[in-house]
Amino acid sequence: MSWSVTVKIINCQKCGKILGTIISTFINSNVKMTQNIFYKTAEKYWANIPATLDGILGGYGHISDIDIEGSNEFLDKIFALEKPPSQNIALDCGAGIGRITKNLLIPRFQKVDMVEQDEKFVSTAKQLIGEDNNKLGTVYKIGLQHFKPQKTYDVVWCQWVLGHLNDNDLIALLERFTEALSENGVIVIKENVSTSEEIEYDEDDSSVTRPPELLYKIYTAAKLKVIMTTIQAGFPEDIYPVHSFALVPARI
Ligand SMILES: C[S@@+](CC[C@H](N)C(=O)[O-])C[C@H]1O[C@@H](n2cnc3c(N)ncnc32)[C@H](O)[C@@H]1O
Repeated sequence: MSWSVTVKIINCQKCGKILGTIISTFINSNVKMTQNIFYKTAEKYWANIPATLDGILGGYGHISDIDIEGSNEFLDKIFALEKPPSQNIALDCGAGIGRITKNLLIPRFQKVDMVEQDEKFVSTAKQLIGEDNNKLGTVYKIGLQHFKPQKTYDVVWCQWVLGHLNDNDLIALLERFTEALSENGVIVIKENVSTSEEIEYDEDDSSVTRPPELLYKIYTAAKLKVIMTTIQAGFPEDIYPVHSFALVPARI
């Protein structure tokens, strides 16, 4: 596999101060050592973040309600499809402190499983949801790049986490999810998107923000097609636009 990386330093146009960097990679990128650092840096970053709404949402805890409202509207449209998914079991990916599981998925599904790699977030999620809540299913404490679904899911929800995966691992994960979808199952991806044509790299939390065009290339590579998409309304102007995509296997 080839790895090609371009780093652009972004300077303030007035004072020349370095504002940040943009790293662009090719979809085929894969160098094991670089990628280990990419994943380890993210793990360390989240290990030092408090298990609170503000912590998990980078100081924007106050946007959680409007985010959940937008997600409910998106799910309403998915369940209004001619052949909607069942509402037996969902999977929350990069679940953090269980914000989405508790407020969006548990009210709609009989069971919700979670994948989250950070120990402290997992235990806070269990506390906040209530370990005795019989709708909380299996909690997998593992990185998504290693996660292999062990059951089928009606809805797989991935939000604000896929920027922590490199392109190849993301494609492979989406392929595993596709295999794990029950009849009429849907994968939902709700992520920041970059407004330039470049991938933007955040060296603090070690994540990338992809332009929509690259996301579409990744979906195609994973043999998925977009059946619905929307842009979250009502978010502050100083954050990235947040796009939701509903995906089903392209063969359907
Ligand atoms: C911005 S938070 C979002 C949490 C949750 N999705 C939400 O919207 O409330 C990102 C989460 O992804 C988790 N995460 C980061 N890299 C991950 C990986 N490789 N596999 C699984 N989870 C990861 C972090 O531990 C953190 O809980």
